[in-house]
Amino acid sequence: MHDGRAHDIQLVAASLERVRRRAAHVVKLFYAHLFHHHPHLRSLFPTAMGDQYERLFAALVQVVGHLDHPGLGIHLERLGRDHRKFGVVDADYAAVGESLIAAIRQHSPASWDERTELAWRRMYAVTADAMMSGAHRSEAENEPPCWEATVVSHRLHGNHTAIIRAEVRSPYPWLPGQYATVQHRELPGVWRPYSLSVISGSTAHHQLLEFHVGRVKGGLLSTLLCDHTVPGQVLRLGAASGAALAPPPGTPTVTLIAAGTGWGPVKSVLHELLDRRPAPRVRIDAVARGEAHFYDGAALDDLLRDHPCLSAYWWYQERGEGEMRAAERLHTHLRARRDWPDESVYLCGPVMFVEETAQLLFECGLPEGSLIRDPQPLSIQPREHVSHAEAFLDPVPVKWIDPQARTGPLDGARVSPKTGAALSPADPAAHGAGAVQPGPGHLRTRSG
Ligand SMILES: NC(=O)C1=CN([C@@H]2O[C@H](COP(=O)(O)OP(=O)(O)OC[C@H]3O[C@@H](n4cnc5c(N)ncnc54)[C@H](O)[C@@H]3O)[C@@H](O)[C@H]2O)C=CC1
Repeated sequence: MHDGRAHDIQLVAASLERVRRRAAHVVKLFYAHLFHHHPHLRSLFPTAMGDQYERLFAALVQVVGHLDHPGLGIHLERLGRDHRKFGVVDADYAAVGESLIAAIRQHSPASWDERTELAWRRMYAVTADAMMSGAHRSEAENEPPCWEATVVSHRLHGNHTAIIRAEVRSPYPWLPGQYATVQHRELPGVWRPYSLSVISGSTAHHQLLEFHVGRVKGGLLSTLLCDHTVPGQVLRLGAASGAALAPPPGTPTVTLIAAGTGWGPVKSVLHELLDRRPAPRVRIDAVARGEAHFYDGAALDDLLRDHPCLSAYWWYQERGEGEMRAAERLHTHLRARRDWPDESVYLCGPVMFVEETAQLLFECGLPEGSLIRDPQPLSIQPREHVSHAEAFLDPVPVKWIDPQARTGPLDGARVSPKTGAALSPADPAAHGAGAVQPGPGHLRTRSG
């Protein structure tokens, strides 16, 4: 890499690290500066800024952390293409750059100097150029800024998860495993990512897409999608994104692990795998908070009935058991598997679940290249507070599951996913070979 550029990257990264602890204040100043100097840009953002602050800083940390990454250019071009949905035009990039640099400068009184400012300006220019060129290319290809999807059905399962089917009448390019950002007319400026699932009956010019929306306490869009969305309403979709795609053709054995609404992308990957000739052997491990939380069980039942190459295990916690019990059961089972010959594992679900399960799989001998998952989102939250005052001013949000508070993992005893009985090392089911046969009474496997 060019020396000057490497030096710029170092200066920018060090400068960002210095303000990281005050990230919330930097971002607030950024928006105040931007809206003061360019009031017309306010309408591009949500009315309630809420977690917009965190999202912006997380995106910034992500880009700065990858300034020397060879894939950054492509990522930025995609980001620029996606930003067309907000109505962003070229002139807005310069405005954002000025406000960003002003906010960081203001929060770095002791360390800011001319070299740092120039480094930020050069790095920002490179970033903005890449994003603009992505937007220009998408315009040149006559791609719309966003797509309209008309809701054709809405089913709320157990008051916690909605399955929404929507029809797109123009070509919408996407691949199984990818997600789209979704916007509802009643919440302008609020876009949230939801994985894309497939349903049959789609053609290149007329697609039926499915979204699995878990209710999030206090969630803006998820509440609207769960409670106030009816057939005929129009959703907007951003361009499809995401690199967690189905395993490459020719993979003989695939394990798909889905926790909660992680089932959404897994379902579309599963459909793609089952369409292959020959289809690989596929095993599904579905994890949920309780038996009643398998919100799309009927669809999986149908697939099991039609595809002998498919087996499935359901892991869930019983009423009154700890919130981690289902994951622990799955982990106990995975720990008992010894080899992963030519196998790919596709993993999807809550961030901590994905993180812990990935670690466990690697410890169990799965090669890193055999695991497919989305990257973990970054957080604005500092790792720890330096003072009580800082903790008071900038509290860490409460998570419904506190990973620190979880009960310890099972003691390594092997448990049959079918019967809950301890397995001997020789038992094939201990190695995941205990395929569940479709049929009433057998399908919904008890996990412990
Ligand atoms: N591409 C991806 O990685 C995708 C991720 N998701 C994410 O999956 C999540 C699904 O949420 P819900 O349906 O509400 O699932 P959930 O919160 O009900 O969790 C499902 C299961 O995962 C396990 N689990 C949850 N948190 C855990 C933790 N901290 N450590 C270990 N195990 C844990 C529990 O056993 C639970 O039964 C959302 O956060 C969503 O953003 C959803 C779709 C795609």
